[in-house]
Amino acid sequence: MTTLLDGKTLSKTIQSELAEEVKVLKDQGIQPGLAVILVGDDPASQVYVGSKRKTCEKLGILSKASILPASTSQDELMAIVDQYNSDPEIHGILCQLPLPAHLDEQQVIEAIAPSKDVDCFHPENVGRVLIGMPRFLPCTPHGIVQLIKRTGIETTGKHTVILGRSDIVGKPLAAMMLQKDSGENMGCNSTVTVCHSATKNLEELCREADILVAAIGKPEFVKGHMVKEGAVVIDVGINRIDADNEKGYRLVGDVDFEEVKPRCQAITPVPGGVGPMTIAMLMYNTVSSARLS
Ligand SMILES: Nc1nc(=O)c2c([nH]1)NC[C@@H]1CN(c3ccc(C(=O)N[C@@H](CCC(=O)O)C(=O)O)cc3)C=[N+]21
Repeated sequence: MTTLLDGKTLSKTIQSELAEEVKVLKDQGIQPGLAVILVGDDPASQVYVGSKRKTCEKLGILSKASILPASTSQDELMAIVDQYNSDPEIHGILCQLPLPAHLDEQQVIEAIAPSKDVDCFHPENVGRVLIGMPRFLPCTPHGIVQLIKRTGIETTGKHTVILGRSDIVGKPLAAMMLQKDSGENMGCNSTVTVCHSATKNLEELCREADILVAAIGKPEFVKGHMVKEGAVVIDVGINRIDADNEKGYRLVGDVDFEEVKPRCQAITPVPGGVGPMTIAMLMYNTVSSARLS
């Protein structure tokens, strides 16, 4: 029997733990606050931002939002970041990516105060993760590690193969899976391989994985023959495919779920896997930032 790694249910458990912590902080006169910046009208981004705001409300976290037109200039955007940097009610700032093409993402990421960088995208915070001294952990990789560890899946000595070398998933997840496990730093003691578009023997490497993570944004790329019997498969893909339903689309992961599921020990569904965990860990970072303030 294959275990379904149910991110939707686990994210709710984590949310109720956080709601308790928010109460304790409020008794001390601190309400955690998150600012979300959205530029332009990408429909998927609007869904994510809406869901982040709803989750804040549920947990008692203050949320402020700046919803800006696609025509916003770099200077206007930088001014908004500055304003949240100096806002004492705000402990976390998230600027939804990707930004419209005329805007410089890296400049915005580096302008966010590292102490409020709940995405963990600022070079200082990325560097801290790499040396095993994190201030925050990046939301999607942290969600993945929580999902694995809280299910009781062993990571020590396991071969983790990651498909994708992005700055927001592949690279930081590699650092966390590789990190020595100190009991509290979310290190995993894994042996890590990262595959990408120039990797030569990608299918063979996948078949050697005890834990296989797909984060490449290619619908149903991982097929049954690429997965070892008994592997744990984590699907980070959230690809929108046109469909004849009321939404006009359906979500498909980077893994061919039907083909892969029977072969593995455990697998994440899409939707309801890594996505909801990402939002839960964003709330976790916002609460921990408020606690540190
Ligand atoms: N600064 C920044 N930080 C981010 O964390 C960030 C970002 N930019 N840009 C885009 C990606 C993507 N992302 C997701 C979060 C939740 C779901 C999620 O909850 N997905 C649901 C389905 C939602 C739906 O129906 O579309 C699920 O998988 O069950 C998905 C994707 C955060 N991102």
